Amino acid sequence: MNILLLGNTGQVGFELHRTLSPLGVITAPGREALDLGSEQAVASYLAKVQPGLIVNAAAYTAVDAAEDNHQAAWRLNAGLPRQLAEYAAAHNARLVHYSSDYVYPGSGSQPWQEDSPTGPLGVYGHTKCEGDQAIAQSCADHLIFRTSWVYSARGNNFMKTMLRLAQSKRELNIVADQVGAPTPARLIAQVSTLAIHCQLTAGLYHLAPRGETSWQGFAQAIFQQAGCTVTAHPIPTRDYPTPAVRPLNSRLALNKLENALSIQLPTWQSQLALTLNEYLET
Ligand SMILES: NC(=O)C1=CN([C@@H]2O[C@H](COP(=O)(O)OP(=O)(O)OC[C@H]3O[C@@H](n4cnc5c(N)ncnc54)[C@H](OP(=O)(O)O)[C@@H]3O)[C@@H](O)[C@H]2O)C=CC1
Ligand SMILES: Cc1cn([C@H]2C[C@H](O)[C@@H](COP(=O)(O)OP(=O)(O)O[C@H]3O[C@@H](C)C(=O)[C@@H](O)[C@H]3O)O2)c(=O)[nH]c1=O
Repeated sequence: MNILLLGNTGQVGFELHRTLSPLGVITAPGREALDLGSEQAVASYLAKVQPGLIVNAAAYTAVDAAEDNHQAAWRLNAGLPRQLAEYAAAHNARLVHYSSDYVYPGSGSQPWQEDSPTGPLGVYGHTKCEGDQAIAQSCADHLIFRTSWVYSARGNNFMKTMLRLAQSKRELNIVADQVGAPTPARLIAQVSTLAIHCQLTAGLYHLAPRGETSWQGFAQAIFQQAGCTVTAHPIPTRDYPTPAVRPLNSRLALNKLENALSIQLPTWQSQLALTLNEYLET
């Protein structure tokens, strides 16, 4: 299989490069080889590579910066997925794409189902939502994995921010009223690869570990498992103002994916231990 992997320098893309390799020949252009911001460059690249499978792990993920950079966020998160879906539909290719809990409005306390109404609160969420809709409305054979709070031993993420802050601070204030599941990039790559291998039925699936926590709970677990003495004080979102509004409820129901693949997803705590060990060993 001729696989085109986009975003291979990112958290999820890096892990996908490893897990996808048994499935075929991977072409994974970096930013210097292919500027995904250019529709024309992407069209030429697709025509040259002629992939049978496109795995799109590229995105504009700077949530706060997106508020002031709508055009760049829109191109990566909405325009690019639409273009890839149009290519996939016209050339009988399969498209695998990633979405975010930030497409949901964050209200209530029940887990979101895949068919729950979306209602993004910021530019990042809006543009991700538009990308998902473009793919779903296309005739492309597609898989969209909607995940949350991604972190890994590499790249920019909350776990690494907390470990960095722990080196210079004894106390931190962390929001405790945003609830979700921290998801390692490696888990996303492993499950995506299984889904591709099993030819999972096309559609949208939530993909995250089992269980839930707040950012403050996540920070506490990071500090506890890493042996840091820093204290993470719980604060409400209103005491940590940010340019982009973030959803309070990011709980994702997982039964659709678990049933379709006949798997039980691991807990977020067990996944943190694995990811932290990997980070501390490198
Ligand atoms: N991070 C998170 O917490 C979450 C992420 N997701 C989704 O999961 C997917 C993967 O996210 P994640 O791995 O964290 O993303 P990262 O921010 O780690 O990686 C983004 C990737 O996109 C590439 N990219 C961005 N703009 C361009 C461009 N103009 N040209 C070429 N490449 C570009 C980056 O390249 P470069 O390295 O050169 O910048 C990088 O490889 C995304 O769809 C994201 O929306 C969903 C939920 C949570
Ligand atoms: C550093 C820090 C953050 N926070 C809060 C701010 C925010 O509400 C929360 C998480 O902050 P971050 O900016 O690291 O995370 P954020 O960029 O909002 O993460 C999101 O990224 C996008 C790409 C997604 O798709 C989402 O699933 C989610 O992972 O923690 C504190 O309360 N105290 C702190 O010291």
